[in-house]
Amino acid sequence: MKPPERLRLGINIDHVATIRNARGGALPDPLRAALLAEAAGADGITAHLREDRRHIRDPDIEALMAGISIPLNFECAATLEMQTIALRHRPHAICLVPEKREERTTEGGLDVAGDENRLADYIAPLRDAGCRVSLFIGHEAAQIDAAARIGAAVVELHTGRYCDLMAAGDPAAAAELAALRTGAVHAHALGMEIHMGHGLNFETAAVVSTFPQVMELNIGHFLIGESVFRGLGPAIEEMRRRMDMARDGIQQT
Ligand SMILES: CC(=O)[C@@H](O)[C@H](O)COP(=O)(O)O
Ligand SMILES: NCC(=O)COP(=O)(O)O
Repeated sequence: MKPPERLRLGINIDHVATIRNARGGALPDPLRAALLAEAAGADGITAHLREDRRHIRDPDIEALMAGISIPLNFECAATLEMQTIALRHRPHAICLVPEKREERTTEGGLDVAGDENRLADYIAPLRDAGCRVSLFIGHEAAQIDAAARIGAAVVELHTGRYCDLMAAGDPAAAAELAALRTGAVHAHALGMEIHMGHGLNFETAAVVSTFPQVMELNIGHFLIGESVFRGLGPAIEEMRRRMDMARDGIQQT
């Protein structure tokens, strides 16, 4: 395959809103975080409007659409309510994610294979509105095949299990990483763009940056936490540096 292009970094600002909502006021402002991310070299902003509005809320999406100059990746569940909101705003990208009210965070990937006909109908108007449709899925071939069949432009492979295994020092991380790699190769062969995200930190992001098929990483929780210690701009710049170093490594081999 041809040398990989520069890897894009999308910054997820959901957990700035989590901190804001803990006190019920207006601060910290997710738009301010998004503008800082933009200034620090982010290629895009990701925001997940959950059905229960536990972090990002509807006015945040309005403010981001009006305020940022880089693309917005709007994450949402595949519900009629979210489709209406997405079509009203027409963000650059819409990433469909599975959601369970009782989960603490996004637990698995979207079951595209088990909901193929409905999702095909669901994404058609989003695509027709000019939005790039992305599906947040696991690395299983059946899910990747189904995503390709319904015409998704992008799949974002869920890195959460890999990151959890790495954090626990579990040797099963190697097999999970290999499965992510196989998934990326498979999705690329089917003509889709590959993104990765969930739970990434400096170390795990550098590892998946070496996959030449991967074009974008979306990272939030770790960077918002890290910004407490070093500031959001420096945390993003350090992530960018580590991703570029890892990517340069493959170009030199
Ligand atoms: C889909 C995804 O990985 C992100 O949206 C991430 O989940 C942040 O939101 P939560 O922490 O609410 O899951
Ligand atoms: N789609 C993944 C994402 O946006 C960021 O997830 P996380 O880094 O907050 O776990």
